[in-house]
Amino acid sequence: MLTAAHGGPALAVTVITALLALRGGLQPFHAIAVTAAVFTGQLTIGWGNDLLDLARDRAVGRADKPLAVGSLPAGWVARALAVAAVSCFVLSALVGWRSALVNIVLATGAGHAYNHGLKATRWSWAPYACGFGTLPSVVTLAGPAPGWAPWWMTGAGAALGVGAHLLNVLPDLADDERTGVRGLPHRIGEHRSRVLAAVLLTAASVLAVAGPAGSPPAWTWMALALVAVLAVLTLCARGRAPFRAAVTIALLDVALLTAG
Ligand SMILES: CC(C)=CCC/C(C)=C/CC/C(C)=C/COP(=O)(O)OP(=O)(O)O
Repeated sequence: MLTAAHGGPALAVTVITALLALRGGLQPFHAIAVTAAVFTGQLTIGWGNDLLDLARDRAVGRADKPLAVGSLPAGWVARALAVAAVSCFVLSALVGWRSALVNIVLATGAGHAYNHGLKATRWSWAPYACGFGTLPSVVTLAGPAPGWAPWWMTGAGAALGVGAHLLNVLPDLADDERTGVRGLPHRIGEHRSRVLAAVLLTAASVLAVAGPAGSPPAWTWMALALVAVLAVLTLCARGRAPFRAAVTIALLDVALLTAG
């Protein structure tokens, strides 16, 4: 079930949310509720994606998809998706309508817009920019003094999200072309996608270091150096490794974003 829910990325987004909530001064109840709300939203996106892509994934013989290989019944996934969706609504409501609206419409909603068609257009990057860009605000709007996250945090999140999208699609470029899925990475090609991803990921890190007021502490420069190494990995590695490097950069960025 976790594989069909795109468990790796879903857990990475959940950990990011939890860290943002911990450092954002949220009360434990609100921190747990907003993290669980984002997690359940992610589950609906992941399961919805594999249900919608079932015929396409079968056609290209995706061995990494339990639904496509038949080891997981579609009915189970549909029922789990419904439970996750209801849970997401209830948990989101617990932290207030502002955070709930941004999580359900802009963050989780962006994922479903991607699944329902944007992934096959030149706008495939937009749901990632929207989902990851608004994630910090889902947390800050659930905080003791509800408000939008600062612009540099939003910008860093959006840049990270688009970078992760470009990298995530790279290993599936050939399969997607065969089934008619042509998002931004398919249109600009593998090399330019890789370069653009590295640039965006590095830009996100720079924003996270330079954005907060005051001079950045010394450890953030070391983190930036590590980000540079990981960005190079996104240019040179193959398969899923670039996506994992991007997730690692995302976690490093959360440390940078929340340490100030
Ligand atoms: C809150 C937040 C951070 C929201 C994220 C928004 C967003 C656009 C999520 C999409 C996640 C997803 C299922 C990607 C893989 O699909 P795919 O069909 O491209 O790849 P696959 O063929 O490997 O399943």
